[in-house]
Amino acid sequence: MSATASLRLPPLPTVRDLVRLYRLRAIKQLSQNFLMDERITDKIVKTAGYLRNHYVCEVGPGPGGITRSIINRKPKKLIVVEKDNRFLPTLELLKESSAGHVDVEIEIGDILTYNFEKGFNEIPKHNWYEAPPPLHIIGNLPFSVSTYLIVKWLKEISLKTSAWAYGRTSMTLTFQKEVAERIVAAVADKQRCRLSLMCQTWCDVEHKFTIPGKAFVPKPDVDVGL
Ligand SMILES: C[S@@+](CC[C@H](N)C(=O)[O-])C[C@H]1O[C@@H](n2cnc3c(N)ncnc32)[C@H](O)[C@@H]1O
Repeated sequence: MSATASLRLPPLPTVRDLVRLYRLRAIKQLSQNFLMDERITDKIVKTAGYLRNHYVCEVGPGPGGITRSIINRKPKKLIVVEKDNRFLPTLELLKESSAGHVDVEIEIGDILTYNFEKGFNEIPKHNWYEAPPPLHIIGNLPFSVSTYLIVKWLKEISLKTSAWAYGRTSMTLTFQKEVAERIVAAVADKQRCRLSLMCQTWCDVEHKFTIPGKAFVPKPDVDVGL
């Protein structure tokens, strides 16, 4: 396909397809709550800022709702890291439809051990105090790993390694709403805790908006903060 042809992505699987293909009831342990509303996935991706010709890592793409919104913003390269290989066929389809427009790489594996310096080795390293590098991490994180993952990433930020070897790489992430509130809680706020201190020591944090639990399939018991 030539670079000027228009980008036509296949439709997202329907909720019915998801239930049939991925046995929704059986996969709670991987925190699989999917966003199937394009307006919400577009809003999440818009929050990440300018992506055209930039590099993006998406954590836990699942059936690819957020992935489609990212691809539509035409980054130079998108690496999706997904632990559950049942999503491979759906993600392969998205990769094929994006060929010639966006370089999509699918990594079936655990984000906790993902090597950013290998995946994004073509990005030039930026001085920490200069403008941030053209690399963004975006994810509707699995609740089962989100706090552990953020603490691991904070350590990497402090050491300027992994995704932060390139400079001040931005993250646009979802958390259980209460966790998002704790991350941004100011001094004297009743939600202020160790997590607030750790996150605010190493990052500029913002709670951009809340996504109601009912926007997810299946619906989690909690709302979600971005
Ligand atoms: C909350 S779902 C979000 C799916 C999709 N991004 C969406 O918004 O519809 C979390 C996704 O992360 C995946 N996942 C869970 N643990 C993971 C891990 N350690 N590394 C990579 N992906 C993981 C799950 O399989 C699932 O697809």
